[in-house]
Order: sequence, then structure tokens, then C-alpha cells
Amino acid sequence: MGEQKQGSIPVLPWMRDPVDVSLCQEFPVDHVPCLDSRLKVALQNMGISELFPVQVVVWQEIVGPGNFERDLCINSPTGSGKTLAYALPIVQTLSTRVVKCLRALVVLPTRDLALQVKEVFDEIASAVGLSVGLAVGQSSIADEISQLVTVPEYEAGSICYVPEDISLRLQRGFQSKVDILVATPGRLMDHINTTKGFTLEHLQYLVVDETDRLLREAYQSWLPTVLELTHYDDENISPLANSCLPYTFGPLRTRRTCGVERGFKGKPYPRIAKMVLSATLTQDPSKLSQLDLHHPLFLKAGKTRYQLPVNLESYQLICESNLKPLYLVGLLQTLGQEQCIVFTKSVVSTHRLCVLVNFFTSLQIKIREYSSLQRQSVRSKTLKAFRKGDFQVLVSSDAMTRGMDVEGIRNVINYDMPKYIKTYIHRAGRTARAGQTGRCFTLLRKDEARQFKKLLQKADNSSCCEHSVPSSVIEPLQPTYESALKKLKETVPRTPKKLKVGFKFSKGRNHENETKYT
Ligand SMILES: Nc1ncnc2c1ncn2[C@@H]1O[C@H](COP(=O)(O)OP(=O)(O)OP(=O)(O)O)[C@@H](O)[C@H]1O
Repeated sequence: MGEQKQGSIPVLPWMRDPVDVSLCQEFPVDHVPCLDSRLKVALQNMGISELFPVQVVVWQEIVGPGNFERDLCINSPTGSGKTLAYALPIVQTLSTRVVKCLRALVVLPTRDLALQVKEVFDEIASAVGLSVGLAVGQSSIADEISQLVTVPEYEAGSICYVPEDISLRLQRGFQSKVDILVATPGRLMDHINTTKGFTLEHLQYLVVDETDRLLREAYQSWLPTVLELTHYDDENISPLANSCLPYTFGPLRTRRTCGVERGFKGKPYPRIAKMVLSATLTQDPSKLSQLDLHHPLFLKAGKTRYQLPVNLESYQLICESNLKPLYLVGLLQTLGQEQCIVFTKSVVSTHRLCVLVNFFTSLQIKIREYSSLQRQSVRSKTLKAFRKGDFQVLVSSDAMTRGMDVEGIRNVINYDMPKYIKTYIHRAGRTARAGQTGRCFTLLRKDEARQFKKLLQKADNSSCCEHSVPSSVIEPLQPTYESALKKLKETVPRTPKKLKVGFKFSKGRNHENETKYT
């Protein structure tokens, strides 16, 4: 069931008094209080000299006076730096750990997004000796297991005096090889259910990125499972204490039970510290209640619920439906060699449009598709080539690019008008990132213009200018367009089942139509 329409549900009390992140200034990395000097160097090596506003506020709430007393709900625009906002304080806090065990879990909806976030963690965690694991099904489960847990040579009688070390070494003879794990829900559940020695017992931090998308689908009920496995019904006893300790060292204490007093002064309350983030964070109480948030603090940017990047320019291009591909090619021609992402409403139209545009061979426009009709390995290769600049136009459907961060995207084109403002935000958010400028063009039929205007009004920065492609560009393309349509009819069936090699064949419906809240 999709989120109820805004306005029809009461906003939770704690969401009515948000911290406005946009009132915070960027802050020089050199002056960030308590920041480990090794992390300062790592950030400089990443070309980062100032923290963005959301990163400053989250730092203060976790490492600063906030002391992570409250779970954080972060609604910050696309490209505002949410990844580093959670990665940096987590790495800083864990940098003093003595025993390696899994203390931070970051969950994302897609494999490519998880790979992207892991790269950010890798750049900073290695600077302070922390290990980051990946559980996304990128490799075989056996390979992943070997990267996540190890069976130490445990000799009977070797007594260890560090309480955590005891719990680790006695925990069925396995030890974690990672401090932080970046995962997609499916593969996380595989490890929870089948990987010996994989445990969330010592988890202190849970990050749910792209929350509204992750909460929309059950993904094998990963969230209740994680919350159940890490919920302590007794102040000091972990759920596993009785099962794996052949003899007791008194009640098993993990750092979490004595570390974070989550707002209950004087009562160590064993809670995971949670951060949930999105550029379009849901306000639906029924969805948010699944997160079991503790004393949540709501961080958002600006006054309106939906924010577009400050340097984004929106344009609309009116054309007849049957000439949309022709106008798209004309628009791409005027954009020259600038990289752009074209969004369509489904995987089938993604494929058909990509084939059609590639028939315009004279234009030197290199265009490739990215959709769940393709095998994951093909998609990852395509994204890598796009990031390298091997081609300049990526055609995609909605579900595949939320959160994707590709340097230098100057233009986004909505080949199909988005139905929902959230979809528009995540599509347009592939450009104008990190304060850069960017343009979002939307191709519309005349009768869609009014609806599109209303849609944009739900966001701030919602001005939209008319854009036109000169007829001197369109007319010469007409003949090729006619022949391209004929070739398309001959080569590409309207149904996805018979698509060419390199595509996943599936029995079920093969669409990622723009769902209500992408
Ligand atoms: N402090 C910073 N200084 C300069 N660049 C930064 C900084 N923080 C992040 N960036 C860059 O900004 C870009 C966007 O960051 P990120 O992907 O974390 O944004 P986001 O808010 O998660 O966006 P989305 O909502 O689309 O996922 C990335 O290329 C990242 O490297």
C-alpha cells in the first residue's frame, strides 16, 4: 500500500519541530571539532576541504554534544552529501575500537548504490584501520562469507580477558573480519539466515539509506529481523549469551549495553543508534513506526517538504507524443557531448528508445541503457563505462538510478513525465549535485503541461522555463526518424520476453514502472 496522500495523515509530533539544516554553514574540515587527524588527511585526499551543512549537523549530533542520544531522521536534498554525513561520524566513533566485530550496518536498496557507498567508506575507514565489508551478491555467497567471517584457530584454555573478545571467540568459534557492513536487504538476509558466525550481536549503528524506498518493499522482512536480533529484552543480556557461552562470565556485556545511554539517564538502555535518510523521506507514521526509532530527531533542509538542488534549472519541451523520440534526438544534438541521463517510465520503453536513438548513426550520439531487464553484471559494467565517459547518454528507468552519483552529469531528460514529485526529485537529483549547476528537461504533450506545473509546485525552486529545439535541427532528422521507426518495429518486440542477448529473461512482469513513491 503506498504512502497516503500528504495532508491526509497527521505528521508525527517529533517531525513538527525539525532542525533546519539549511541554516547551517559549510565548515572547514581543518576546524571540525574532535575529527581524527587521519580522517582530515583522508578527506583532503578526496578533495574535500569543507563539510556540507547536513554533514556538520549530523557530526554535531553524533560526535558532538548530541552524543547520538537520539536516532536521526534526515531529509536532505539529492546531492547534498548524505553519504559522508553518516559515514564520517561512524568511522570516527569506531576508530578507537579494540576488537574487530561488526558494529555498523548500512542498508541500501540496490547493488550499484551499495557499491558506491562502500567506496566512500573505503576512502575513510582504511585511514583509521577499520575494515568495510560488502554483502550485495556481487560475488558468490562463499566468497562473501570468506570476506566477512573467519574461523580463528581457537585453542581450548586460552583465556582472553577482554569481555568482548570472550564473546567473540566463544561465539561458535568465528570472528568478524569487518567492522562495517554495506548491504542490500536480500544478501543481508542470506547471511543472517545461513552464514555461520555472522552475527549482529555487537551492532551499534544501523543506517537505512533511501529509507522511503526500503520501507516500501518488505525485502524478506529484513528490518524486523535486524531489529529483533539486536533488541535486548534484558538490560545486560544479549539474546545469544545463553546459547553460545558454555559457562558464564556473569551477564555478557557488549559495548552497546554499557555504551550508549539513549536518552534514559541513569538507565543503560541497549539500543542501536539509527540513522534513516532520504531526499524524500516519508512522513507516514505507519511506515516510520517500522523503524522503532528512539527519541528521533528530524533534520531537514528548508521550509518545504520537497527540496530541489539550489542550482537546478528545470525546463519543459512541448511536442506531439508521436514525435517525442525525434525531439529527444534533436535535444541531445543541441546538448553536444555533455553527459546526460534520460528517464523513461518503464524498462521496455527504456530498451525501445535506446535501440531507436542508436539508429541515428550520423549523430555520433553514443547511448546505452541501464535497466533491470539486463543482468546485474551488464548494468554494473554500463555504469562503470558511463562514469569513465565512454559514452554520453544513459537511458534508464526509475528504479535503477535513485541515489546514483555520477560526476559531471549536466543534464537529465524526462522522456516521460514523472507522475509524482518524488520521482521528479530523484530523477532531477542525478544532476546539480554538490552545489554544481545542472538542467532537467521534461518532454511533455501540450495537455500534460498543466499537470506538470502543479506537480512542480509541490517542491521549492519549482520555476520551469519553456525550451524549444529549432526546426532547423528537427527537419533534417525526419527521414532518419521514419526509417528508424520501421527498423524498430522489425527488430524489437513490444514485450520484454524476446529481448536480445544480455538481458535477464524472467517469468514475471518485467517492469519497473514508476511506482507511487520511487
Ligand atoms: N563535503 C563535501 N565537499 C565536496 N564534495 C562532497 C562533500 N560531501 C559529498 N561530496 C560529493 O557530493 C556528491 C553527492 O554526495 P552524496 O551522493 O552523498 O549525496 P546524497 O545526498 O546522498 O544524494 P542522493 O540523495 O542523490 O543519494 C558526491 O559526488 C560526493 O563525493
